[in-house]
Amino acid sequence: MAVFTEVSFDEAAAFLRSLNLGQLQSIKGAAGGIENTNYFVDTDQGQYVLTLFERLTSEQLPYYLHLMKHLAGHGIPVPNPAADAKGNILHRLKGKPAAVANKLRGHSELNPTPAHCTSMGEMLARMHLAGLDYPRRQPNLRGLAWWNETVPVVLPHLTPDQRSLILGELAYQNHVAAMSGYRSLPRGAIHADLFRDNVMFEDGRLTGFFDFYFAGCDTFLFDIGVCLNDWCIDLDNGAQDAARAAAFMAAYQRVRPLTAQERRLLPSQQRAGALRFWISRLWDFHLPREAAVLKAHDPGHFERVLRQRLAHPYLL
Ligand SMILES: Nc1ncnc2c1ncn2[C@@H]1O[C@H](COP(=O)(O)OP(=O)(O)O)[C@@H](O)[C@H]1O
Ligand SMILES: N[C@@H](CCOP(=O)(O)O)C(=O)O
Repeated sequence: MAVFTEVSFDEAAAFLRSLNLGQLQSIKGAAGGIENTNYFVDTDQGQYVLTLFERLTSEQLPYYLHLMKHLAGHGIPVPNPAADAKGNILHRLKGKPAAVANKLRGHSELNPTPAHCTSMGEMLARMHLAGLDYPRRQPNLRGLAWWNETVPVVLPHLTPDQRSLILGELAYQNHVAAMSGYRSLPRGAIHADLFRDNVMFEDGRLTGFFDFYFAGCDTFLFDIGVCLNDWCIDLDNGAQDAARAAAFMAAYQRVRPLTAQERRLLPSQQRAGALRFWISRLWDFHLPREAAVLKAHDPGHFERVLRQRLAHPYLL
């Protein structure tokens, strides 16, 4: 995460005391991530992550925070937001919406093997099923409507070849979204950003995942496409790794088998996942925000992933 909003030791200490989380011992800005301000805070009671939300509003945030609470309550290893004395899990700090959740153990696995992908596939399917009775609804705010709105904004920064690729893919995704087969796909709460850097492993075992702030109601297949595009590719060129993809899909389907329609539309949703992150990376890269610590992601990576998905569709 980046640090967009600076929080002092004393401000954090008072905030944590108000949540009954103990006496602050140390605070450190987190360098990963690009959306919110995150601090690792250790108290005499435990280790936590303090998040100040930079773009999301107090209207949008309850969906994410209650989803985390819901999943944690269903045995899915995700951070559980801390409540104040009145039971509220969305707070305010430095004029921004804020939350505190337990810090997960372990580290991100940046060179996943088929075994890591097996754990991921199983966990994603378990999360999809556990979310089925989550009562709140909020669309995927980085879905088709946002792509349609944002592509014209980034278009002036692209070469003619890139423009033609992005416009062609956007037209295709609008076409798919209008198909009756697409509209009948199984859907529910999805994570929508479950990349390698949002999952923790310890001694080869998946210990949890976080960063639910792109979650929303959408097709489970889109979530699968996003994961395949990150966990099961060669990061140098975007090519899919057959062994990792097979391990991921087999594990997912042991928990929730895909419908025939999902199998047919999987290539389209891998393309959708590549398009979504190409657009957001272009947007972040060409229209950056001020931040004390911020590492921009390379948009070219998802252009390569999209080209690979077009050239070599994955057929189950
Ligand atoms: N609950 C958590 N447990 C452990 N580490 C966390 C947790 N939440 C965030 N982090 C760490 O903070 C970094 C940034 O968090 P992230 O949610 O990815 O930020 P952003 O909202 O900007 O995407 C992560 O890369 C991870 O190292
Ligand atoms: N995963 C996305 C960007 C979102 O950043 P995150 O740190 O919140 O995962 C990407 O790689 O473009």
